[in-house]
Amino acid sequence: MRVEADGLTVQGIITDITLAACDEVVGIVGPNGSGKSTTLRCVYRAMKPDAGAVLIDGVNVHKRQQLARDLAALTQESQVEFDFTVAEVVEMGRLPHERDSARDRRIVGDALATVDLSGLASRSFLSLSGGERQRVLIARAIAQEPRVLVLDEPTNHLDIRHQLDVLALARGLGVTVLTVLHDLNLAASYCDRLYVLDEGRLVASGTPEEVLVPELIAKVFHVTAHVVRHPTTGVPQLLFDQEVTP
Ligand SMILES: Nc1ncnc2c1ncn2[C@@H]1O[C@H](COP(=O)(O)OP(=O)(O)OP(=O)(O)O)[C@@H](O)[C@H]1O
Repeated sequence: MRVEADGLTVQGIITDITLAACDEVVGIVGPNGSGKSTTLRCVYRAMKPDAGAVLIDGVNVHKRQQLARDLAALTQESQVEFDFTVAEVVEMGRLPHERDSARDRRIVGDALATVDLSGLASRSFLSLSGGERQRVLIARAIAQEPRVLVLDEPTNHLDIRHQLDVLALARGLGVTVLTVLHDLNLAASYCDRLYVLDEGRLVASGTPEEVLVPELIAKVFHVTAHVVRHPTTGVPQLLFDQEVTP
């Protein structure tokens, strides 16, 4: 499923952001406050841009009836306020679909197994650790069986193994994934293409190899980076110097 943002502008926050993703993993990277979450909010319809539009398979998201079923979002605001069990939270992912108890139960069970939390199905969500909560919310998004998955810093709170698991899982779904990531090395390892935002504007896009070069890292993040190859996968990885570039 194709997602396109065409000239998104939110007054004073983002200006003329154009990007596209289709059945691939696309990362949005950039410094704090550069407009990444705002861009995603426009995509998952939490915010209406002042100019520009988001199209899903060519249809404006604000006119698309099926969006609740087709698009799942794990956002900075994804919270569960009430004391549901873990299984109940994941089951919420099934709400946009026609209900089928046996099938829904199987999908919820599978989603929990995928994030390595089968043992916690009947625990109270609010009693979980930050990383466990994050994995439950990822399971809820998977249980929705979306065609577009929007993730805002999905590795937040996760230990390194679960960071790798979650991104491999997102890739393995074979759907369109649009994800904000802070860790540039994870972005290089798991994204097919990257868009770089700085001060609300798109400043670069391309494959990780094209984008993650020392000149751009210095200009956008104000740090000195060295590019090395991962010894087994060959993907570019960055090593950083401690001193900050002016
Ligand atoms: N509703 C709003 N009203 C006013 N300013 C806002 C609003 N939402 C975001 N901003 C500001 O817009 C800028 C971009 O915010 P955004 O959350 O999109 O950045 P981000 O790149 O996701 O940042 P981070 O990496 O810190 O999560 C920030 O300076 C933020 O304070």
